[in-house]
Amino acid sequence: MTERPIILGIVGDSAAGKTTLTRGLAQVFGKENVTAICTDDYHRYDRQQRAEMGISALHPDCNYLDIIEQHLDLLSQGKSILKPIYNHSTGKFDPPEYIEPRKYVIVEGLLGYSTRKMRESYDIKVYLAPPESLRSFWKIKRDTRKRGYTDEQVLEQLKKREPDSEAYIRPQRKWADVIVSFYPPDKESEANNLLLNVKLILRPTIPHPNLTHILNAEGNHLGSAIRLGLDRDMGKPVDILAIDGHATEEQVRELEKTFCNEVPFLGQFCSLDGNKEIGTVVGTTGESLRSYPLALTQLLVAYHMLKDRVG
Ligand SMILES: Nc1ncnc2c1ncn2[C@@H]1O[C@H](COP(=O)(O)OP(=O)(O)OP(=O)(O)O)[C@@H](O)[C@H]1O
Ligand SMILES: O=C(CO)[C@H](O)[C@H](O)COP(=O)(O)O
Repeated sequence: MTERPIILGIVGDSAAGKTTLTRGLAQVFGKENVTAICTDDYHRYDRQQRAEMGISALHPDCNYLDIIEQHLDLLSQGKSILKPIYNHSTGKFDPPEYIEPRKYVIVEGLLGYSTRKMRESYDIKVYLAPPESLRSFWKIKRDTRKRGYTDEQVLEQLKKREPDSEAYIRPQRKWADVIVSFYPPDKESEANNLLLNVKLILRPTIPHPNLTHILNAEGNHLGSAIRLGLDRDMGKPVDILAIDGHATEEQVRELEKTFCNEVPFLGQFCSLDGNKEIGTVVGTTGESLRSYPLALTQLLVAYHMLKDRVG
């Protein structure tokens, strides 16, 4: 490709929702426009070796960080890479694959912001930070259904990895432009994706949409389900945009308008009207339902990717 791709980073602990957000964005932009890479493929050791060495996949020494840096650099110049593949079913490595960067490159994984060189390659950096209880719930559900583990094995893994999560994963939060925290309004609704609220922490490291009118609730329909506030995160000032799972369609449309006013063709990709799939999650009986907090999270990240492209 001739045009430099836009590179989005998504970092967070295991089962924090990186792949879910990546898939949602690929759906928004069209799979033909997106190259998605998971840095699990850059593990240095296979599952058996890790067990023998007593090292977790979260440890920097257990990953080829230098090769991730090189590949990010090549992709950001529009050049192809030969990417390793870690197979989560076998715990071993498959033959590498040839990857050409498309318009939008999404790089998601555990340690994507752990070196300066990596951080410099992204146009936008997102960090996913669900509460630990929700992450454990998601990890147990995902690893038992899709990766062949038992509940006990997943809980044991979570416990063993906690020191590495604390030392190497969570500190990366400080490098993000946007921190995304889905959370249940109460303990009982943890399992109900549709009821999840979201807190979007916006750092002043990139220009965010102008949301100041939300601060003044008069004259808009956003009510209390969508709120903007000022706070501190890791000691630094941030804006916080909070969206509740029970926000109404009218309130969501009002916020969408704010985003789309600044990036006019955003609407065709990811407004409630322009994209029927946005914010879609699968309900308990397999039906497709829409989560407004997820839809608006996808819209905000897409806003930054498209704004970068035109601006
Ligand atoms: N926004 C969300 N709303 C509802 N459920 C979610 C959301 N994000 C993640 N999940 C649930 O959590 C599970 C794990 O998410 P996902 O696979 O996206 O995590 P991950 O960060 O990519 O994990 P890993 O790094 O271990 O591969 C999903 O299978 C899904 O059930
Ligand atoms: O935290 C993880 C990221 O998805 C995985 O557990 C990591 O990739 C190690 O894989 P496995 O569970 O196959 O040993």
